[in-house]
Formats: sequence, structure tokens, C-alpha cells
Amino acid sequence: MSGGISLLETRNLTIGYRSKKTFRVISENLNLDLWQGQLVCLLGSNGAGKSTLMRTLGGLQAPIHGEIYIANQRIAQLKPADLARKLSLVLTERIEAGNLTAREVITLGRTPYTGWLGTLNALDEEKISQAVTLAGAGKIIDRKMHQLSDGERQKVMLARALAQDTDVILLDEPTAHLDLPSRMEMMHLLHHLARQTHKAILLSTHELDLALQAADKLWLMEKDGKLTTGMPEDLVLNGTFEAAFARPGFFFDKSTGTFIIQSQPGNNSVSLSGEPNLVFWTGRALQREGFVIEGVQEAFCKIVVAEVNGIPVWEINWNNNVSQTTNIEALIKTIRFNVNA
Ligand SMILES: Nc1ncnc2c1ncn2[C@@H]1O[C@H](COP(=O)(O)OP(=O)(O)OP(=O)(O)O)[C@@H](O)[C@H]1O
Repeated sequence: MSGGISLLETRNLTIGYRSKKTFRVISENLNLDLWQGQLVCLLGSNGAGKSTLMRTLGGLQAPIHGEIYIANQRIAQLKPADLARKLSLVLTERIEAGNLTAREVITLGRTPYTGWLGTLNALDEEKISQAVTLAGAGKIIDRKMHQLSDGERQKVMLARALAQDTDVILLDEPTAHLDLPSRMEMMHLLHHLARQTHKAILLSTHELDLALQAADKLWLMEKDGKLTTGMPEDLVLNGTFEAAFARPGFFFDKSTGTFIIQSQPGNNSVSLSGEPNLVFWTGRALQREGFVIEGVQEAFCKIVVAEVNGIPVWEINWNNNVSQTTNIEALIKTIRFNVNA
């Protein structure tokens, strides 16, 4: 979804590294935009160029070619303090915060408004307090940065970016050190924040499933430097999403939106039907164990799973010999026994 206003735009942008007279191009001819109210997830394998793009968009690294515009102004022409009022950037690198408390680090987010020695006014205090609440950093606010866990430090850095109160927020792997519930909370928060405050938020992540659920748009970086953008669902349905992460040994299951590890498929085919939740988890285990799930006609063994008095029961029909199990481990043992008999 977009609010209709583009907050950040690139034109024919080429990103990469210069050393003396040579260039190492990571990605070229990028024409991207970030819209008001939009959460965009930047995805790609290790080394694809996500951090390079983040640093370039954030003005920390010069482009090799092309322009970046923020609110229709070229960022190359903005003074650092002006850019800091329009865009905040949180990188993955561990910051050296010395002996500072979390509160002091978050307060630094107000520097573009107060100056280095400036005193905080009521508005600054309010923005800091809102940022602390939104990032869920209230309990750690008075602790020293070096006493915090990686995940807690990440929350502080998010709070600092929120206190900076910019229209555009760029976050490099903000969920990297968080546990699963905190990762989900963070994604939910960022999605909500983009919507409620009309900010444009770009975050890079390796959390493919969360990105598929929460992002309004994906930017997919491939190893060859190609960058494809689109709504998550479109990129899944047209195969671009799977292609960006394709490796031998696993495949993307479009029906569940997850990558599935595939063992060497055996010649053993089974059919599987019944209660959808049970079919889902049974199918996962069978595929991992190398069974191929096929239609009833082709399968050598037919499995039907249902709940009986609140307990899952797997019925196995093998050459018209029917047996039952009450867990997946026993089901697989039974099928293996039949295969080897
Ligand atoms: N200072 C540098 N000079 C030259 N090449 C670099 C430099 N920093 C990174 N690279 C290279 O640029 C490419 C992109 O790196 P980048 O860190 O942007 O990838 P990434 O997608 O963020 O990876 P990851 O998911 O592992 O964090 C990599 O091949 C990397 O080796």
C-alpha cells in the first residue's frame, strides 16, 4: 500500500566500491522508490549487496553513478544535519557507545534538532518518550549500553532512529539478534508505524517468512546484482521469490509460503489426505524423509489422517492392509517397515 507520495527515489543508481581507478559494481541502473506509509523489506542472500545499498541510500557511501533524491532533493546536495532530519539509518555494526546509557544514546537521535550541546525542549522529551515506548525499550532505558544484550541494544538503536523522527527510516537487519516473538513484534511494530505515522521504512532482513507476511513491497537482490521489486504475493506467484534463494536440496512451497528441506526423493510415493493441519505437518515430515506425495492412483501407500476424540489418528492403507498410528514417528516407521518387508 502506498500513501501516494514518494519520499525517496533513486535514478539510474549504481552501487559498489572504488579502489584507486577500479570499480567493483554490486548493482546497477537501480530506479527505486519508497512511498509514504510503506514498509519495504530488502532481501537477498549473503553478499548480495543489501548493506551496500543501505549505506548508499543513507548517504554513508557515495554511489558509483546516478542520484538519490529524498523529498525531491538530491541527497548529495544536502548538509548532513538536513539529511539527518529527513532520513535515519541504523546499521548492523555494533556501535561504540562507551559508557553511555540507553537513554543517552536514544537522546542522540534528537541531535539534528538540538545541536551537539543543545538542551532538550518539551517536544524533544516527548519524541524520546514516544520512541522508547514504541521500541519497547522502557525497561532498559537506564542501563549502560555495554551491559545490554545484542537484542536489547538493537531495540535502543531502533528507539534512537524513532526519536530522530524522520520521514524515511532505513534499518539494516533490525531483527538479527532478536528471539522469534521479538522478531515478530518488531515486524508488526514497523508495519504499524509505517501506516500510522506515514513514514517510509526500508529494512533488510534474512527473515523471509516474516518479510512475506509484513512487507508492503519486497526488494529482492540476486547474486548477479539484479534487483526485482514487487508485492510479496506477486513475487511468490511468478517464481521470482524462489529463484532469488534457489539452492539444491530445498524448494519453496507456494501453498505454505515456506522453504522446505527436501531429502533425496526416493521412489516411494504416498498419498495423503485428511484434516488440513495434520496433513500439513505430516507432509513436511514425509518429504524430509524422502517420500514423494502423489495422488491416490499413483501412490503405493495411502495415508488418511483425522482427529478421533481429539487425538490424531493416521490410517495407513498398504495393499489393502490397514493399520493405524497415533503419531508421525510411528507412521514413518510403519511405512518403512512395509517398504523393506
Ligand atoms: N569495503 C568493501 N570493499 C569491496 N567490496 C566490499 C566491501 N564491503 C563489502 N564488499 C562486497 O560487496 C558485496 C556485497 O556486500 P554486502 O555487505 O552489501 O552484502 P549483504 O547482502 O549485506 O550481505 P550479508 O547478508 O552477508 O550481510 C560482497 O561481495 C562483499 O564482499
